Amino acid sequence: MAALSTVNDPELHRDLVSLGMIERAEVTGGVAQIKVNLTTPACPLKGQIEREVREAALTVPGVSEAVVTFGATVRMAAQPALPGVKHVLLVGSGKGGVGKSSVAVNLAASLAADGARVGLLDADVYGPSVAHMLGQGAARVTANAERKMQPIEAFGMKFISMANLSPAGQALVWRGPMLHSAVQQFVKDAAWGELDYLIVDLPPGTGDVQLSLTQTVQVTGAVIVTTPQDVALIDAARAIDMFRKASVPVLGVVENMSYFVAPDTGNVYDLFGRGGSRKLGEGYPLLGEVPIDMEVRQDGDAGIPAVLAHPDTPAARALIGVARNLAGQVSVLAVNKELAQSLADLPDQLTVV
Ligand SMILES: Nc1ncnc2c1ncn2[C@@H]1O[C@H](COP(=O)(O)OP(=O)(O)OP(=O)(O)O)[C@@H](O)[C@H]1O
Repeated sequence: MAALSTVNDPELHRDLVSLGMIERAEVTGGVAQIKVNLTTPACPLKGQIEREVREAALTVPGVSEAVVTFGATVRMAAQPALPGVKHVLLVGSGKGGVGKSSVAVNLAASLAADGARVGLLDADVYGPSVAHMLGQGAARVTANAERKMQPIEAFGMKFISMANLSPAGQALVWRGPMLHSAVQQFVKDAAWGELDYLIVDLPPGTGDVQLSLTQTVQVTGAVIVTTPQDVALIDAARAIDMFRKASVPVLGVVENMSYFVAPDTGNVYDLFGRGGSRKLGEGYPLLGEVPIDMEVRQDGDAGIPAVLAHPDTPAARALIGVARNLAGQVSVLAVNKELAQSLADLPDQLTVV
């Protein structure tokens, strides 16, 4: 344990032992067996942690081999966002059509594929596309024995979309108060069960649904999806300002349609001016740059998330990176809150010392 306490979590900047991440460390016949309990199964730095733990174990006299295995328990601040739900994460954009739903669907699918318990709520009530992107446009939400909405299951996640409640092709014509109660029901009257992350695909812009959600649940944070051109960035900045006013931390920015690699020549074209999202300022980590890729669109239309259908394409790899970076940001936030809480709980005389 002393050797392992020299290894820091690269994102949390504290050692694995004091973070409570070493679940087991045993040495038998020169072989060290170490089980690391990560703060998220989608840990972006798992490889680095594995390497450093192995190197540290091999410094212990008598240890000639080290076997590192992993588990994961998603950390959360003192209170769960909802009963059973550790984190509610909002995916928003200022402008429409920037690929927010595609990012939300692939984020959720990637986190689920990494082993997290994931729910996806399509709160884009005016243009619900999540059900279609998951190949479940015809499925219907039913009520369970407790008369709660039973989410639909697909690709290892649970989801609810307005498209699975209203007849296909019909427009929703709702005023603010109706939207508010619908959003409340989706969040609170659905049988989400135990979830690590509930991802919410918001409508574009800064309207009633966004406001309702931030007032209804303790949101962990928001992700802003934008394309790199100025017209999208101006609206993204507005969305960031809205979250700031609602005291929702912005966990990062996803630059979608960042560039295009021509499949025939391999030439890279920055169609909308790659890197533009840096103009949104420091303090909003860039979670990833996702290229324009026909497979993202085709897979979306075919109802299979690109991260599952074509995980080796540049766009899918970028989306998987976005999901893991986001999970990392959530862990940092949760562990820092835990730390702040434990300091606040110290008796007065100890804090004075
Ligand atoms: N990286 C990408 N490469 C290629 N096509 C993409 C990419 N991202 C999104 N698309 C496509 O662009 C279209 C719009 O995407 P999507 O519906 O996800 O956007 P949105 O921002 O959620 O839109 P809305 O404002 O209507 O909610 C879809 O057809 C989708 O498949």
